[in-house]
Amino acid sequence: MKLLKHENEQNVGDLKKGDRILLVDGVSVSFDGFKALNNLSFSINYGELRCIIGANGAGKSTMMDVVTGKTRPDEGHVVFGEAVDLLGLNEPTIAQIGIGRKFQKPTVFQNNTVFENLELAMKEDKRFFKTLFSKLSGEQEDKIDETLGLIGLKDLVHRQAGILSHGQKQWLEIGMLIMQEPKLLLVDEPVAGMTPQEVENTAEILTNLAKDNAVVVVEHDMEFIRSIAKKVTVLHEGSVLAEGSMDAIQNNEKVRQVYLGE
Ligand SMILES: Nc1ncnc2c1ncn2[C@@H]1O[C@H](COP(=O)(O)OP(=O)(O)OP(=O)(O)O)[C@@H](O)[C@H]1O
Repeated sequence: MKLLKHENEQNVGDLKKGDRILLVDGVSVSFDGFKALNNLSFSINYGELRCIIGANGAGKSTMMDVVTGKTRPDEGHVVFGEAVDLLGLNEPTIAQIGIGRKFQKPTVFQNNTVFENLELAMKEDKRFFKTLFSKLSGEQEDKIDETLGLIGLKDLVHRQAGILSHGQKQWLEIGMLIMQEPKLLLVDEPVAGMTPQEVENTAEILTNLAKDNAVVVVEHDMEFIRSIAKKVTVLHEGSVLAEGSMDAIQNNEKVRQVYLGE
């Protein structure tokens, strides 16, 4: 492994499609002696949309907690880009340097409009004078407009977020994440509770998003996974059980044994 950068040099740098953006290497996490993650290793490339599946308790949430700095592992390495050691950083810094996480339940500001929600989520320049005389720059307005297009909410830009459907709220929250300009997005069960049409739209949004980012989706809905997945990672008891195309996964003997009891 390359030498890791010092804390004051945290920058994932310019990534090209196919460059590795995340390495999880030999990570273990124990809770009272129980191994929630057990020597977990996998990597994600820039420009990739990866689906992670696994039964309840397989370690999916714990894996996301480790990558985002919420949980510290007992062992292992987690590297962002070529050389940023994520285990040396706290949660806000990890978010700041480009890892966004969307939890299952949407948490938009109900009394603000779609536009205002995106504006509030914008990666801001916190310098005093900028805040004091704050007015959106053309570039910031373009960013909001581009995001509205990506999440399909252009027609609802001035509506209050509180009246949006469940699916539209989820897309708005994805948009709020995009405003933070992440390079890697971790998305937890995005289609739970959505209508079939909303599921289809979500597949399109995440597929488009992965073109200029890397997106990791944790999901139980197999139809949805099949519709978006190029590569699937199956977790079982805190380790990778199998990895490959959806067809390869469904025909994998170990996966069939664990899931179907064959
Ligand atoms: N803070 C904790 N304290 C004790 N045990 C925990 C803690 N967090 C997770 N676990 C245990 O670790 C294991 C992995 O949990 P985790 O939530 O990562 O699984 P998951 O794959 O996300 O499951 P689900 O699909 O149900 O969300 C489970 O057995 C869980 O009970």
